[in-house]
Amino acid sequence: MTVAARPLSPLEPGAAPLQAKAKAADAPPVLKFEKVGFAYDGRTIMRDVSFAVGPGELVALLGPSGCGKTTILNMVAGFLRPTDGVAVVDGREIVGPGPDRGVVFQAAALFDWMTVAENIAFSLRCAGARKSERRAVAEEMAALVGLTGFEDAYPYQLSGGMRQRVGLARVLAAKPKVMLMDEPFSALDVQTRESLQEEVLRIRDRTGCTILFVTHAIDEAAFLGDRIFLLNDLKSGAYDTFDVDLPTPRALPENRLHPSFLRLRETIYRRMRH
Ligand SMILES: Nc1ncnc2c1ncn2[C@@H]1O[C@H](COP(=O)(O)OP(=O)(O)OP(=O)(O)O)[C@@H](O)[C@H]1O
Repeated sequence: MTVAARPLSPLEPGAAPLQAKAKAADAPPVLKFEKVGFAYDGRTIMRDVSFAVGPGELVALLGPSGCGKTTILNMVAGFLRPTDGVAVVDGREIVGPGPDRGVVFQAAALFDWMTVAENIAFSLRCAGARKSERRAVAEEMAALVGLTGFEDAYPYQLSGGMRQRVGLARVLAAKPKVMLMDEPFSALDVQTRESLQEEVLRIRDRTGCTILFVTHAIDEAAFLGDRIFLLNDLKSGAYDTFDVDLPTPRALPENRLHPSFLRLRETIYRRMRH
């Protein structure tokens, strides 16, 4: 195996560890890649990639454009099958999409003719749930993402950030065990993005969801991640692993100004440049 995971020692010995991290360390992994390789039309883009992600853990996938972040997400989602090796969720090989995994994309593709509540409860409607149940779940999820009062609005009446909240709530309504987030906030302004980042951590703590979060931004990875995988060279199966130790609960702007955060950001930046 050629995977070169390079765990960093905790940056701040006094920092309170996340509850999720302790749980993740004891429990069997929710997600596992075992020597996974992938090729598009015979062109290999990754080889021998192995990792494990524990329950409730948030792992940020960081790396240059084209390194294979979305491909990893697509294999976990079951949209793509590994060319080599095995991808596992909850102890079972991933052979296709399933309700245990939900994907939040860069732009929430909402149904414009449906209200917020109908959009959120769409998966329940497909599963044959009654109207009253759909409404109850939609209200619960709207509250979880800070959209209470907007259940009967239509997508055209919402801002970009609110639309993304609906997309998030729609995925959460299916109660997935794993959430896959592919640069979900990159198209949003800084303030909206930061408030949604805090929302993601709150949702993770409330639901216990395991999250793989793809981003180009070091700051976003360092604020959100329990661990960061820096995917520099997946063709040789090599990537760096960084443990993030920040005081909890994480909050902005305190965490962004914390010495641990600044040190980690610099370490990753230098490593990326290298
Ligand atoms: N459908 C496809 N057919 C052929 N090659 C593809 C396809 N999708 C992605 N690739 C190639 O595979 C490699 C990895 O792509 P991927 O989208 O996973 O990278 P990424 O790290 O998510 O990139 P970005 O940050 O730009 O979104 C790239 O070289 C890309 O050109």
